[in-house]
Amino acid sequence: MNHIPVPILRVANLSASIGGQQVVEDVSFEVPAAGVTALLGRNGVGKTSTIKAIIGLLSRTGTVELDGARIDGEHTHRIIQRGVGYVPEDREVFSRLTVAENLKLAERDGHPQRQLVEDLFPDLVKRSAQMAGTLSGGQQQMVSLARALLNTNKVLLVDEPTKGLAPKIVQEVSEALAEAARSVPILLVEQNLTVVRQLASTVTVLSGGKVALTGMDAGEFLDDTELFHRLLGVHTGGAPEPARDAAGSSDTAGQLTAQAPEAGKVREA
Ligand SMILES: Nc1ncnc2c1ncn2[C@@H]1O[C@H](COP(=O)(O)OP(=O)(O)OP(=O)(O)O)[C@@H](O)[C@H]1O
Repeated sequence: MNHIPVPILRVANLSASIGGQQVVEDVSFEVPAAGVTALLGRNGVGKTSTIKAIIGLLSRTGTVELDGARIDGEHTHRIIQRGVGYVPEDREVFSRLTVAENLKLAERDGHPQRQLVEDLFPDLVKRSAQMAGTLSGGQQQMVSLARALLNTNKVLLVDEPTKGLAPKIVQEVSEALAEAARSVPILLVEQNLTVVRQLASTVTVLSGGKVALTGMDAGEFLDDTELFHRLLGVHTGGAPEPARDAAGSSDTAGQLTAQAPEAGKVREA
């Protein structure tokens, strides 16, 4: 008999609005208890809003279960305490505090995983006395990731960790996430498809605030050129297979476009 693992996060019929406009519409998907699940979609389809709705930063309807227990009625701080690590899109380091102070503030319990963080981010150890506001974007991203990894989480929600970073730093962040994913399941919003290919085991794709496809093997999705184009629409630069070609040299290769979402057009899910 096949053993079907319980998902660590189960999102069902999640809807959320901002200023009266519905930005997340009846979204349902699951995050397996291991590996990286990529949440994909064109700009503005509602990926960040979905993550914010999951952790209660947007008021929402629907259900969210963490490890089988409902968390959708709880406040954000309680959801985080229960083991949902959150690495926001804009990093949100305390710029007037040092690296060490930023990390210290993030410790939720008496058993911070300092060794793991020091092993993953040796540069931060060297820079522990530096003001976080004076760090580069990539270094700030490391601080943001390190803060989440200090705590023992059941799942990590990571929103566009490589946004605006130079290719070399993108690779470093990707490697740190790969290492982190060995011990904690990750829901990853990521525009860089090279990183998605490196990290993700499954994908969920949003289109116009709704789920267009969910639970598909990441490699199969990225290799399905027709499906991939239809749902994401990428800069091809004339290349026939953008996802595979994106594994190359340029930081912008394989980035998702800023085209308007095609709400209701594609409904694979
Ligand atoms: N504070 C806000 N006020 C008004 N509209 C907002 C706000 N935040 C997000 N939106 C709108 O909600 C929709 C979904 O935005 P969201 O940031 O969730 O999309 P996204 O898929 O994460 O986009 P991107 O890939 O560009 O980061 C967009 O139309 C956006 O303009």
